[in-house]
Amino acid sequence: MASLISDTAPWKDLKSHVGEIEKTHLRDLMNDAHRCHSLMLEFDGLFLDYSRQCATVDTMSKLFSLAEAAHLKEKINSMFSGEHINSTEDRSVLHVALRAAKDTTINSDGKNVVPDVWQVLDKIKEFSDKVRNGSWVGATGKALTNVIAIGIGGSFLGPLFVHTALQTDPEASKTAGGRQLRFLANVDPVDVARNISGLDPETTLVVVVSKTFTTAETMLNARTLREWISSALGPQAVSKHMVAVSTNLKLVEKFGIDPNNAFAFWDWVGGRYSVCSAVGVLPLSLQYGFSVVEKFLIGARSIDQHFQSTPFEKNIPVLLGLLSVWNVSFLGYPARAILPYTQALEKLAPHIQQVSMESNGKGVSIDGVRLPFEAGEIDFGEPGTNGQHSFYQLIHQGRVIPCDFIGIVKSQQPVYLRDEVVNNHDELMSNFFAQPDALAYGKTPEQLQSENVAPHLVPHKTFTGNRPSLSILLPSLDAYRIGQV
Ligand SMILES: O=P(O)(O)OC[C@H]1O[C@](O)(CO)[C@@H](O)[C@@H]1O
Repeated sequence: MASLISDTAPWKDLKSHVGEIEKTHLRDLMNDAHRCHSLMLEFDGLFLDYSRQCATVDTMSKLFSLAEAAHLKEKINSMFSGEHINSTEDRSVLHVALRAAKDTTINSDGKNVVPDVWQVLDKIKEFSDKVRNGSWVGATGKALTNVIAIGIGGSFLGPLFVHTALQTDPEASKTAGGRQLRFLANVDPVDVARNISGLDPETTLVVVVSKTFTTAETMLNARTLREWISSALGPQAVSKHMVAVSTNLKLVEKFGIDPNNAFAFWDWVGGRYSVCSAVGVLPLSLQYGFSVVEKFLIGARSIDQHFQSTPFEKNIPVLLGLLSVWNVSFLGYPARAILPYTQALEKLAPHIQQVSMESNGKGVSIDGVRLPFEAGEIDFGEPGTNGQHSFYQLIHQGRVIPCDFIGIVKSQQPVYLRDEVVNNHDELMSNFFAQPDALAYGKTPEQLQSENVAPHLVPHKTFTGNRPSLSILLPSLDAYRIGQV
């Protein structure tokens, strides 16, 4: 029988370490300045502070031993080198190739896939430029200023997240000027009604996004909008008003979409990781222009390189992954709250819900052996401060929920009011992170304010509960360097 990670010595060592940590109050952990400083790091505009996790430096070193026992480094290398790590479907897992630089070589089944990726990216650039500059027009000669992207799951949540994040970005909102991008996912006809409300088929382009091109909800919505277009403009209008993104180009053609207007991706892209393929890049380029979307790809590439090559002690995705394992499988905290303090990241939690919960939390190991421990967290979240007036009470006063607070260095849309502390002040944020001691457990807002720390940036009440744990992840919103961790 295949062995389980829970049979290894590092797992057992961590198990016996739990009692020690449970005896330690977070206040005491926070009073150890050396520990706090060593549990913070920065990469490319992302600042990670995990000093409020219920973990010591010793815990972290035990988690690194666990990563070694799990052959994590070898597994990362196997993924980047195109080995078939998706063993159930016998496929490579290469979403990282979707944002690789043109001159990179990434092989799947002996073939470098990067030229194919760039062929599609170039085609998207050309097509979206034509639609945006009015050289591709609708059946009646009018410019197509509105896009409805039909798709569900990974063919919806990633693109919606990035769209929501870009909407108020100064550069992106300028390049989007006068254009609309909407997403139709639900099979409920109410979603159709909402999507077409106020739109004219003459000026609307529909993008059908489906990896398989068989998903029931998506195909019904595609047929509904095909009817909406052809009943208004005639069946011949479909070729000008409908395009597709899929790995199944045969079914695209069968549906009646010109294969020349189809944008391919590949079976080595998992649906939930497909935002950097044509799934996200096409609708987003139609809305914002390819050059804006390319910056998102470059940000994702940067975190990929960091993930691939940085030692685990400084590797943000690896650290967050190990802390998840620690919280869920050892400390027994089943949930994780994702709490971005910016409305621009409003759709981050639903995106991460799919990315994480469709992947992790299985009851069996990769070899089909039943797990004797819980795996994978239940993700939920809302932007602050809205969540504070909703479910934070349970977190303050009830069960322990590890919280990932996400702050921002610089707001997309700053507001400056004399004598007011608002959560976009660069200087306050720099002070906030320049003085970790000022974040010490249990300080009052007044104390923090006297130390020049914006009190409502410090959800201090969450530090006063029994054993809360949290990380603060600080993205530079200029580049949306989120990547798929
Ligand atoms: O892109 P498709 O093939 O329409 O699939 C949509 C979604 O359905 C799932 O396959 C399962 O629900 C997701 O993984 C995927 O993102």
